[in-house]
Amino acid sequence: MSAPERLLGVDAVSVVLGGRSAVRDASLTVAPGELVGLLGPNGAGKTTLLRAVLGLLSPSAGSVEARGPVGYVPQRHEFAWDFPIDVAGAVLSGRTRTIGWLRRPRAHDRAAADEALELAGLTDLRRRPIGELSGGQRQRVLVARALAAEPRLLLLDEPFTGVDVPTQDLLNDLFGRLAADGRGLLMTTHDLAAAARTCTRVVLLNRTVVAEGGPELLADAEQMLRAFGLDRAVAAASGAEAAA
Ligand SMILES: Nc1ncnc2c1ncn2[C@@H]1O[C@H](COP(=O)(O)OP(=O)(O)OP(=O)(O)O)[C@@H](O)[C@H]1O
Repeated sequence: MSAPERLLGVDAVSVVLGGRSAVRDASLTVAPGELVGLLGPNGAGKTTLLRAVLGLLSPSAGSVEARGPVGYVPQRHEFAWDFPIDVAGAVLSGRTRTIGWLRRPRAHDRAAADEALELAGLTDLRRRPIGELSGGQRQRVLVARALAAEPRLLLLDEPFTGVDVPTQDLLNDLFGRLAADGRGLLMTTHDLAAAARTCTRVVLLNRTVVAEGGPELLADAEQMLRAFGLDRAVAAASGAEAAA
């Protein structure tokens, strides 16, 4: 029997930053149709692991195997929102790697960007300068920009942070449809309730992988304690028990 197809394999990866171990011996996989939540406390190494998958950081040990194209949705504050460009231009810039820096976009590039705008509910805002957008609209621009590259694997860093409920619902619905379409998604989040609603599987990270399983894992107080180092009351307040 052949091994099941997978879009991402992270195998025993360690990353050292500034002489300190940021990620240690972490392994995870993402298969087509999966939306995997990567959860852990501040400083657990979630962003570091995404950056290692993207090849922006070199692991000191272990290996990463990703099937492209790989899309990346950074945290909102990492994007230059004062850049003088409109929504359509920002989304089309997600195809820069495909188009090449000095070439003009072709019909297929524009069609892919238009479809991404539509998926993210941004068609009506396409001529709006990005500096004038709300937080939720900016988040949708980042998702559309990544989708413009037609990724098979989509990495999302904190897509639910600071967005309102309608935007959360839109993103939830969109991520579900992308997974149903056979793409793989790996998403970091602090929002345990959103992860329990959205993810097909969750990985709890605290420098290394502490636990992994179905979203019901988030209701397991002992596992959450191990992963987050929280007491039961704090875990409940942060939504772990609401996610049950
Ligand atoms: N450029 C860097 N140089 C040195 N240490 C770094 C660097 N970037 C991150 N770190 C450290 O690596 C560890 C992991 O950071 P990382 O940002 O990956 O955590 P995280 O789980 O994404 O946290 P958060 O939930 O706060 O976003 C932290 O201790 C952080 O201080």
